[in-house]
Amino acid sequence: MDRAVAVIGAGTIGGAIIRGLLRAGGGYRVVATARSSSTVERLRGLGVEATTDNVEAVREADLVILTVKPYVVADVLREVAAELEGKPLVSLAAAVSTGYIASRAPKAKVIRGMTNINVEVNEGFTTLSAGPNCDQAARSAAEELFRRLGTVEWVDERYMDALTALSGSAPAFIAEVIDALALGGIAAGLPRDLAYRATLMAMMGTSRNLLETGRPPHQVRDMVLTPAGTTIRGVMVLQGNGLKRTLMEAVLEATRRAKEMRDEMGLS
Ligand SMILES: NC(=O)C1=CN([C@@H]2O[C@H](COP(=O)(O)OP(=O)(O)OC[C@H]3O[C@@H](n4cnc5c(N)ncnc54)[C@H](O)[C@@H]3O)[C@@H](O)[C@H]2O)C=CC1
Ligand SMILES: O=C(O)[C@@H]1CCC=N1
Repeated sequence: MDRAVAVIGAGTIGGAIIRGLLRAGGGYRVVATARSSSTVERLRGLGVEATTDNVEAVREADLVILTVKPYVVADVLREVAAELEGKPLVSLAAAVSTGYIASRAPKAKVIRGMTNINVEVNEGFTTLSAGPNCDQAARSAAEELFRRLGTVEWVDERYMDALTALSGSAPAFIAEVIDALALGGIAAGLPRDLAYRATLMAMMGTSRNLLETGRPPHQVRDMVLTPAGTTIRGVMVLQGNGLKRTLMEAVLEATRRAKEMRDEMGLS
């Protein structure tokens, strides 16, 4: 029988998870919730059950995924805590710790996760941290679901804020880099579509190359650099304008923001 999964607050990331599960085909009966009836209708359009009733959705579920904004987590947990008894609860909310969730839903088997938008094409990178009251069955249930959506790793929770930046936010950073490279191609006279295609294929091919060969990035860079050639001229501009420092600071700043959000929500 299909496992029933409730996606509570199915907006951008919850919707992407649902689309990824549907693409992966079978195995799950999805019940999604949203606050507005227009979003509920949109979710039904995907072919899943949808409702504004969080309590009912959790009651029917074997596994619950929480995808509301961080500042909504407390309200939702207050509403559904009693129905979570004995159930795996995976919270994907940035900055919210397993300790906090377990204090608000003490009967749930709490897991904190971070994933990214690429779950919608089954290429997500999901990291999971188990809370103190989480057993092996709950871990396996969560891992099995997210494996359908890409790669899964269990990590120490102290890495979660940095992974929120480097997994959750990274598609936005990378999309900006892709956009900039393609615009450079357009500036050099390429037709727009060709510029984006060339950039995307170079991005994907380089990732696959690094993953498959296990080479460090600087080694690939050196393989491409011809003395007095074209690439070194481009690299010179990147270095001169602080590309690496800029990207490093972006990751650090996004990581710092998670702590700031906890302070704002009074969760520190
Ligand atoms: N967008 C992304 O790429 C990622 C987001 N996240 C985390 O996922 C969470 C959601 O982010 P998004 O999907 O971007 O936000 P979103 O705003 O698109 O989705 C949240 C959904 O929750 C619904 N909602 C609000 N209050 C509710 C309630 N009381 N009961 C049920 N549903 C309710 C909203 O109607 C909305 O559809 C955040 O905590 C964020 O940190 C994590 C990884 C990636
Ligand atoms: O921007 C955010 O706060 C969320 C968390 C990771 C991706 N989106």
